[in-house]
Amino acid sequence: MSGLNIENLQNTFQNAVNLGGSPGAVSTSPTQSFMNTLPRRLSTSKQQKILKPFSTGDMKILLLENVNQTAIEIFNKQGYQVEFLKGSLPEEELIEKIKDVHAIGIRSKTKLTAKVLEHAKNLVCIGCFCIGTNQVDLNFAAKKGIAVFNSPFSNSRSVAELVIAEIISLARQLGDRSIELHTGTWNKVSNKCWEVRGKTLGIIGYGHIGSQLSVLAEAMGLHVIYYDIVTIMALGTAKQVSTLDELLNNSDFVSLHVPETPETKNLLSAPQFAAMKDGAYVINASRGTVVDIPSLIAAMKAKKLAGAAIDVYPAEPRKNGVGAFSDDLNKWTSDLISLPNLILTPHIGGSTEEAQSAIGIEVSNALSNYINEGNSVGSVNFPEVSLKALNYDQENTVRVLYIHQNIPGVLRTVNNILSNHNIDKQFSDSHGDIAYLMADISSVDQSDIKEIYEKLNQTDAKISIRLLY
Ligand SMILES: NC(=O)C1=CN([C@@H]2O[C@H](COP(=O)(O)OP(=O)(O)OC[C@H]3O[C@@H](n4cnc5c(N)ncnc54)[C@H](O)[C@@H]3O)[C@@H](O)[C@H]2O)C=CC1
Ligand SMILES: O=C(O)CCC(=O)C(=O)O
Repeated sequence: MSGLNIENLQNTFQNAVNLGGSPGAVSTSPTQSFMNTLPRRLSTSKQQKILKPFSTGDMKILLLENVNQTAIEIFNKQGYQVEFLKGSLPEEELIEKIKDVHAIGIRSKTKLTAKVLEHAKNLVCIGCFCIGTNQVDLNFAAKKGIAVFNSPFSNSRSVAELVIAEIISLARQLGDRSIELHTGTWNKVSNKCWEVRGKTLGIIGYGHIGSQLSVLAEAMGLHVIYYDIVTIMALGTAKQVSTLDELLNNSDFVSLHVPETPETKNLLSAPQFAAMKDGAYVINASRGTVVDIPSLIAAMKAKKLAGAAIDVYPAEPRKNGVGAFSDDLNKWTSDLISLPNLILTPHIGGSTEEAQSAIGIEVSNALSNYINEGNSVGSVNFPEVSLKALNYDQENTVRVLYIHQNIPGVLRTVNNILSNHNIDKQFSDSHGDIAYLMADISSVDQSDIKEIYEKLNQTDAKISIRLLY
């Protein structure tokens, strides 16, 4: 590295990118400030080399929906420019903002549709600071060469604990007693209030959250049965049942923990409520599309259900505020809020300090790692590819990150371009129509970089290219 004129390299490279004009193509170079620290770093020869994207401060990250402070700190340490907003943005504003940024961090409310992503000319990656990724058009993002990351289990425990609280609260009508006393009414009753010990909890979706809930529920003396589309090892003495109806027929409490997919839309609707035990309870902390709310309202009014707890809704407000939850949002809201023994929470299943802090660290590290090193491990829409970090002994080495259509003959073409150099390492994988190649090539000088970039840029299958050095 020491033999290279970094300023020129940056300029040359920026020109290459400008010539290339490929969406998502990002020029990269060590920063001047970083280079100033080089002698000290070089003294430990095997230390990992920091491959900075852009020059300092060029990397723009937009964080929406009150993403945790831990993420901001990590991005700030990288030297990126961070813009932080508490709420999500309406589509038109989002389109304006996304034109300019290289990475965006969202939670569950921001809809990154094809229409929005179409304008994301510089976007390299998306961080969902949550579990669910249904708010992002994952296929479209992949086709544009944009990698999407999430946090697959950092808030699972928080959701499971909330559901445990709701099971007891529903069984004891705690929400109603609390509202009554807040308004001065003393209503000491035991009629239709139950212990949960010995009752049956039916869990639909026995993944990270469902299985965690299973363990906690058994510790309180509940019997657990579960239904899942795949066969999953039972924890404790829980039992998998083979049909949804079998679960519904036998459960006192039914809790949903499935992702939003076409198959889970209205998974519980009128026929499913009819199949449930009289006086059963329903809990939905998965996604708002999974339960047909008008049918739930009907089942509650008919006293088929003794109570329900809902954390998620088909439409949710973009930000906190009085009056945000109304018939304007979902037309049945007034009907819903009038029901007894109904716990309504504003999508807070994963909203604990512990979960948010852990998610902030996990997702911002995944994004930084992808931006700085090209490693896509953990991506939900992309081939998972990773190479060891470069170290300071590896002079004149360039890391090629080449995202391309998954069609025959591409690797031959790319390797022909790289073959004048020493290919130290190479890792390539595909995910549906998209493939991703990482290669570390050595014996590369400044003029070679520009040439490599230009040749790769002319390949037909190219989606985007980044070169890190
Ligand atoms: N309320 C909140 O704040 C939160 C909500 N969530 C929601 O909870 C969902 C579940 O989260 P995890 O447990 O981490 O997901 P997971 O992916 O670990 O588990 C989901 C399970 O559902 C099963 N499944 C999928 N389709 C199904 C179907 N049609 N019928 C039965 N089972 C089906 C899968 O096989 C899998 O075992 C997330 O996708 C997210 O939408 C997650 C975190 C917080
Ligand atoms: O905390 C959030 O905003 C979303 C939580 C959630 O639903 C998820 O993690 O999928």
